[in-house]
Amino acid sequence: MLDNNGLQALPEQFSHLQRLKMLNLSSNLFEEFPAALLPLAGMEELYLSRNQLTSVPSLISGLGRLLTLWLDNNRIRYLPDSIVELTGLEELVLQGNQIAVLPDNFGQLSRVGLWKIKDNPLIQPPYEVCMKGIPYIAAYQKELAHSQPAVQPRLKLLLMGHKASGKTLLRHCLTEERVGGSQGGADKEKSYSPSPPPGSKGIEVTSWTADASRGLRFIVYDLAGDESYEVIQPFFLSPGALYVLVVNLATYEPCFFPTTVGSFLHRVGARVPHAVVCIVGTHADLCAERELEEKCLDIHRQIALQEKHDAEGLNRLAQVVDEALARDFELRSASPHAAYYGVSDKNLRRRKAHFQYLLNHRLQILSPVLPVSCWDPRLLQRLRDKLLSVAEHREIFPNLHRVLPRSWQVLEELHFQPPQAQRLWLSWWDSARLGLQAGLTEDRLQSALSYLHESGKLLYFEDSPALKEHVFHNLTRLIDILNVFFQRDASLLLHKLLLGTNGEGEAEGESFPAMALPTPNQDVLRATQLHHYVEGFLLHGLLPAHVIRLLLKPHVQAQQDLQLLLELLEKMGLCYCLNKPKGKPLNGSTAWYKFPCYVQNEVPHAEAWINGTNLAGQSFVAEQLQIEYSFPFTFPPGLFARYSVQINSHVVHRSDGKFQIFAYRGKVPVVVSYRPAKGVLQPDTLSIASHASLPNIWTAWQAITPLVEELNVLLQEWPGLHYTVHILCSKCLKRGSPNPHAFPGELLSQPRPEGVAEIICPKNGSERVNVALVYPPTPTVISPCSNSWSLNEPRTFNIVGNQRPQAYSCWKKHL
Ligand SMILES: Nc1nc2c(ncn2[C@@H]2O[C@H](COP(=O)(O)OP(=O)(O)OP(=O)(O)O)[C@@H](O)[C@H]2O)c(=O)[nH]1
Repeated sequence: MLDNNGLQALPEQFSHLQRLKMLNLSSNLFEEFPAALLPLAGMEELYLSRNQLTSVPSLISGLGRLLTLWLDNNRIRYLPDSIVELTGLEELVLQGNQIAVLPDNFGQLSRVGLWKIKDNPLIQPPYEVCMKGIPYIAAYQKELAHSQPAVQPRLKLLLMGHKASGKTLLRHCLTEERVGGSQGGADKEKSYSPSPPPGSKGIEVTSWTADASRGLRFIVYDLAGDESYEVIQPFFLSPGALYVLVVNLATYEPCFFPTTVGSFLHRVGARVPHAVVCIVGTHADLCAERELEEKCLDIHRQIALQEKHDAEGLNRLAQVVDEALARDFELRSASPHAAYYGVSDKNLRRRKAHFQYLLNHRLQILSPVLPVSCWDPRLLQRLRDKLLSVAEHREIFPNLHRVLPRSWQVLEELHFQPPQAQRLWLSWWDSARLGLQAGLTEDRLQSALSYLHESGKLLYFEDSPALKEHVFHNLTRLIDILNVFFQRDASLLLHKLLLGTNGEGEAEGESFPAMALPTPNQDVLRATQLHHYVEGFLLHGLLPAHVIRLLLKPHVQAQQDLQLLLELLEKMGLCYCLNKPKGKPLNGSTAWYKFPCYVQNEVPHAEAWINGTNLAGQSFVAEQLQIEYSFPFTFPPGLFARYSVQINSHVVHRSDGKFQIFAYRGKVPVVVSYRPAKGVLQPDTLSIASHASLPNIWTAWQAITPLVEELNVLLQEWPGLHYTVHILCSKCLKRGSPNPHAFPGELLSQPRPEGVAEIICPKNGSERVNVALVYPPTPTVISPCSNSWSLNEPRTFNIVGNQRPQAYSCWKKHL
């Protein structure tokens, strides 16, 4: 172990250490790969992480016994072709370098199980292929050998911002040039069709060829500002996009910064670390020159303050970890008052690495704030030019010019051509037929579809038994469908349902009373019934399948299509079926779906076993377990709703409230609670609790552990998010303490210390707590896949992904 020593070179004689099998030279100052290592043919594990290497010598292939090679966080631009000769490699870690192209025949490294490649400006294969693993890279390289390479510069552009900030008008002006150009300000009212009524448009996506000569196309996403869309917005925030945060300068006041700018930046940063953000101030025509200048300056100043505050906070937290690490583990475990009491060095280092990651991947906010008026062609043109220059900046979007096999590109184009373009989805076979036209045989289709899915062009769930037979290529229509669910406007929903019932008399499944020739009375009856459904939806998030079908007309017609769509919505974590046994049919009864983001009742309908807002009522026999997650900077929008769906496969007899879920895991009760922030001192928290009597406390652990792991998986979709996990002290909870002691959540992933029966809780005069109330019987999985690339990556539903920024974070772009 020679890590962390400031080494720049090794003596020549080092090569005499012929029996050396493992060497750790990480965190040193090597600028060149130490030549003295190359003759060490027996070497099995070599760690050169966090140095300053710029290249790897081709003689590395001489280390033929190498199983582990860690070269992450260097400055490597190229890998030698000979690296593929290291066929015994099981771990290859290359993240955080400058690698754009992988050598051919990468498939030879088929034994690599731990593969890390994020944070490289990859274009060949593109990142979406590389992150899927070696077999996908091999398939890509094979395909490229078959087919011509093609370059397709395309960038996803996301317009975000508060309601009525001017996103839609800006999109029209930028992409259609309706208002700008020769028309000028005088014709403005005539030249732009009025906005649709609020809440009726939702998220929209358009394609904009910004520079025909260079073939550069933006896929513009206009994310609705209304908060009802919060639960689906994160799906669209994907790495490699250009984020445009739109602020209405006419209404902006410094006190509105947190809601109109600050919170958006936090969200983007939490979801897409190191994202590129450009701030655009609209309504400049309504501001005096001085006012404009002051407001832009204020936004600029407050962004800097927010960034400084966040970075200082993270630095302080990292320092606490450093201090804990500086102490010996034994010492740390003997001081219950100290931070990270009992936490292992490994867990502390992991924590430290995360803080470092968060600090190194702050947002890339382009300044200054760009003021525009949608009626001023000059300002609009300036914005267009700016967006183009940012997109084409090699340092900012290095992989805009990714290389694809021509066959994959043709396959994509064919999916979007008539007649198939109009359909909501294609069967796998239909897609395979298109594949043949593109020159792809069936066995090569999978990798092409997988790439198109990963890059957000279409949805193809190769791992889902229910969905893998379908290719969801019509994303615009899918977004239209999502918009239907998130309108939250009773009259609009009712209107849709009434339209939908026309001709429903002969429809399959449950139907409404005799609709062939409705009498006025029947009309009233039908309207009343539908009104109840709408009320139930807006209050409890409940809808029966046949009403969902009415709502989705004309997008969805056949029962089978509806079924598929509901599967998709479940997969996205937007709803769950209340009464469908997993994987079994419903035997003719009506399926009811619950959309947790719509639940309005503050507290779940109390069940027999519980009569309060927590489990304290059981204190006479039970011990409580409660794991609490807190989110000091930002709480991911829609997280609680998504989590509510995610846990459904683990629980029974559930009852959902707006902020709480009561349920059972087998016979053991569990409570999941979300507590929104109350000012800066009390952050948002999400907790998972259960209880049992002490001898049987393992049952409570069994109840909550899968829920904890499920939350950990979900949180990986926000790799830039800072949150902490704690195990609340059972004794404090039992006493009803308003501020129970919190043991570090890291203990959940550590084995119970041997020979220790009790742990000290520093509150209430150093009380002793049974060790079984702090440590689970077997360690839980913190990051469920820390030793496998594919699972380690957060999951994202990336409706259209695109290029990744230069230093790209870990992501897995599918549901
Ligand atoms: N005077 C003026 N009005 C603008 C400008 N940009 C937008 N507007 C108006 O501001 C209102 C809101 O604009 P939208 O484009 O609908 O806002 P949005 O951000 O898409 O709103 P949501 O979809 O609710 O999030 C509309 O009436 C626009 O015509 C501008 O630069 N100047």
